[in-house]
Amino acid sequence: PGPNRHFLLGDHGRGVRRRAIQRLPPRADPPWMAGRASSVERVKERATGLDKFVLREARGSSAEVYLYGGQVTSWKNNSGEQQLFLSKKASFKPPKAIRGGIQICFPQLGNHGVVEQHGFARNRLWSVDESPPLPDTTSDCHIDLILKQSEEDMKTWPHRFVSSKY
Ligand SMILES: O=P(O)(O)OC[C@H]1O[C@@H](O)[C@H](O)[C@@H](O)[C@@H]1O
Repeated sequence: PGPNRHFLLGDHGRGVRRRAIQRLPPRADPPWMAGRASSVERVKERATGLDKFVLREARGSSAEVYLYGGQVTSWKNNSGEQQLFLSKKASFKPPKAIRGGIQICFPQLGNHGVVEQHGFARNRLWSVDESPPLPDTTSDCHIDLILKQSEEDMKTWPHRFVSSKY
């Protein structure tokens, strides 16, 4: 046995059983990760004029989130495989909501309420939350967004709220 292996011997009445436990060293990052870092990049799309954040994690996964609607439109796993559906008909033209991805339907779903279909949160410009209530200390690959209610929205939906996501 190597330095990390320990054999436990014991008599359980039906002969001696032997169990090998291999104590693995702490999980190290694979060599291909060397030199790679997580990043959060703000991008203004030429085609649409919309601002989005592109988040890339050192292991290979990535995500894209738009300030418009606070909408996550892409999430790729470590192998670069897309995990979210985004319609080919997604127009990226406000005030139409982006069709697909992870959409925030707030403060209502469908037409069950007093504001536009699926609420206004998906049709508003969110902003970066510089002082989030729960700062993420576990990862440097994140972005906090916040939607603050406008005076205009207060007229049609007179309830105070703060909506944040990351
Ligand atoms: O086209 P929107 O406003 O993004 O809504 C998406 C879909 O939302 C569903 O709730 C409606 O039943 C559909 O008719 C609609 O197409």
